[in-house]
Amino acid sequence: MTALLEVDGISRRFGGLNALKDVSFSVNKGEIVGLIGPNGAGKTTCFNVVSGVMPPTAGAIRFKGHSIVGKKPSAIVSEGLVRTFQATTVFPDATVIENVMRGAFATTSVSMLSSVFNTRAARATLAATGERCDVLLGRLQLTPYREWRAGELSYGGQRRLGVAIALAANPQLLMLDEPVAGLNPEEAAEFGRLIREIHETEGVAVLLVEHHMRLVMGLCHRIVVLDHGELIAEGVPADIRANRKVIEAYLGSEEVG
Ligand SMILES: Nc1ncnc2c1ncn2[C@@H]1O[C@H](COP(=O)(O)OP(=O)(O)OP(=O)(O)O)[C@@H](O)[C@H]1O
Repeated sequence: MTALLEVDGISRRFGGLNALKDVSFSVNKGEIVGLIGPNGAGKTTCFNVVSGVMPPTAGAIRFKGHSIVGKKPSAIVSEGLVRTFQATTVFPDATVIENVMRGAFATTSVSMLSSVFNTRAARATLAATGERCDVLLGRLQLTPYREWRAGELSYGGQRRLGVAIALAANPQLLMLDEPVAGLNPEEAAEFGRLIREIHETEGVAVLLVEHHMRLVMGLCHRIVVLDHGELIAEGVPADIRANRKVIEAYLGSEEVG
């Protein structure tokens, strides 16, 4: 398998705190990888560093073989690495389809859009993008809500819209930050099915931060475990579930399995 994302010895300090210490892992093409760990383990920091929200204090990050350290988040999106956020990031007053279209043009500047959309070729591109966005609405079960204001969607609907917006940028690696947080068990299970379907139909690799262990264990091909900023285990779900270090890290906080 070819590594799409290579995280190579990254560290991140906040003052005297080592939020990440020499963490290395990779995500291969077509893989679903889980990033787990107890509260404060460094998962969000790792996501922020990989997606360019903040630089690492040390270490290298390569996407498709090229360094992305120091690149702006929008440049990283253009390369094909797109993330969702824990909080819903929709524009509440725009319609659902407008939100997804914004995702498709997330890295295109307004001046470029206005000059480009006056040509016939550009209008064809716009039409094709609209069709693609409608396909994504279908994949995320949002077609009936196409013309709703995004703010009118249920919480679960807004989480699905966040994924549709991210997919509209045509990522090769989709990073999902706690996608089922706040959903009830049925909604969480349904969301898991959707992620699996999207992974198959879109051929996209997925890096998933999630506390919902059943979802992580059922969905991920491989799991990376952080504790106190350090990578303590990496392996297939069955191995992670039985790993003593992982069980000890979770003791008293959550159950693995
Ligand atoms: N901007 C920041 N400034 C200072 N400390 C921070 C900052 N962001 C995170 N930290 C600290 O870094 C450590 C790792 O936090 P992080 O949010 O990455 O963990 P996490 O695994 O995502 O936790 P959770 O599961 O609770 O979201 C924690 O001790 C946290 O308090």
